[in-house]
Amino acid sequence: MRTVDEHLNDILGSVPVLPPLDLALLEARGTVLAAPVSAPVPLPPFDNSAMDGYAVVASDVAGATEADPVTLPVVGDVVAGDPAVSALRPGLTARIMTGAPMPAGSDAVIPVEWTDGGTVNVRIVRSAPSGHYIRRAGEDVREGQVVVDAGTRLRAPQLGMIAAVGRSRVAVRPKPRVVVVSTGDELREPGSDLDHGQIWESNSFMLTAAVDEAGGVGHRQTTVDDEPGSVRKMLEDQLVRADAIVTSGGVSMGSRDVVKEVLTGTGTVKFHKVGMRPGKPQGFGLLEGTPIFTLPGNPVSAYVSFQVFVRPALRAMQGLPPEPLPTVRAVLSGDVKSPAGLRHFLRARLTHGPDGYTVDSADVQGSHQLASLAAADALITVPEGIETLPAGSTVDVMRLPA
Ligand SMILES: Nc1nc2c(c(=O)[nH]1)N[C@H]1C(S)=C(S)[C@@H](COP(=O)(O)OP(=O)(O)OC[C@H]3O[C@@H](n4cnc5c(N)ncnc54)[C@H](O)[C@@H]3O)O[C@H]1N2
Ligand code: MOO
Repeated sequence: MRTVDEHLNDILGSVPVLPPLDLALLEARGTVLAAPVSAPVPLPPFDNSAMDGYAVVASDVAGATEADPVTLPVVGDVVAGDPAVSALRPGLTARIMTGAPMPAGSDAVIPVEWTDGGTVNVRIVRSAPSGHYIRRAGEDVREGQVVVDAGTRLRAPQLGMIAAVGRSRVAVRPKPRVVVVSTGDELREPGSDLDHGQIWESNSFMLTAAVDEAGGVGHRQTTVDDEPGSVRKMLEDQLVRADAIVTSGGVSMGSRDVVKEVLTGTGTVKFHKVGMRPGKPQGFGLLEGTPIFTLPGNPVSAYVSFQVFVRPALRAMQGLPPEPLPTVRAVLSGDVKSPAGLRHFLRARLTHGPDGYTVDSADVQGSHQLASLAAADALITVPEGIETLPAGSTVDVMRLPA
């Protein structure tokens, strides 16, 4: 038996980082930047107004009050994108809109609320210091500054930032295409009728969604029956299109554990008992350079194995740190028992209160009991060396993707 960490390190030592790809900005949504993006010009590129109002020479309005306003002639309008007034002499003003370039010679903006809004002459009732409501060139980004680092997942703010520095395409690590396939003669498609001994296939739906949640693109394949030829054919078909393959079922000790039978000794694939619950029987290796994860068939085992092994691997393939699910410390609301020598992942619910997080372990923890997973939002991690934890103990809890 190997430990969770040994199995994970073996996986992380083998999975390839995907080669970079040049994509148009919106195609790059959710991918990971492969080369840093920097600004070719400062942002803002020019001094501009932060308010709709009047560009002035601050000293002209120094004494303005409600009781003793200053009136200035308005020489024109400066709107964003149409700087009709490029310079101002003292004693004059121009209407200016938010984002419009400051006319040369002006050094403050009086918001329209401090005036009578005049278009020929304007009455100003408050003074402002030099620099008032001016957004300076380069105060957001300096010329040459890196605005998004390599290794950053491109979410909405990063895509906005990259567009704002004028880039239309970016070099990214693509989302891994992950083929997900279940094996088992007893499995039927949801929506079809069941005979005795059959169940509806659920793992591939769950794992395909989990791939997407981990930043990949999941492709669900039709379930394969427990025939070695069917499994071989499926692998031949899928290896050409997949960056990784995830199977479920057929890896333990049964007479029909066909995934194990077909893959043992193929490529670098090896099967192990891993010291964890759920998720003891695991297989992993490269087939023609493509990672294949053969997860156990019990639904909760398949899901937990995915989060513990496949998710970090998919992150590594995207050039991200292969870190675990976000983990918080929480206080156990009840006693917990754990098998000796195994890392135990318990389905649970987290609540946040004034004193931090509390975690409630689900009443049932069988690896076929999917309902308690569907109701969970977290997994308690109990380390290998611990067999009992009383209520009130503090534990590590992984938050499931929200
Ligand atoms: N003698 C032993 N038996 C078992 C051991 C063992 O060490 N010795 N390990 C147990 C553990 S732990 C697990 S986990 C399972 C893993 O078994 P397999 O990976 O071979 O999975 P199957 O036998 O194909 O299925 C197990 C179980 O899960 C259901 N299943 C499978 N695929 C799906 C699916 N896509 N959707 C829904 N449900 C699925 C299947 O019907 C079985 O009930 O082995 C234990 N046995
Ligand atoms: O993983 Mo089996 O993972 O303990 O049911």
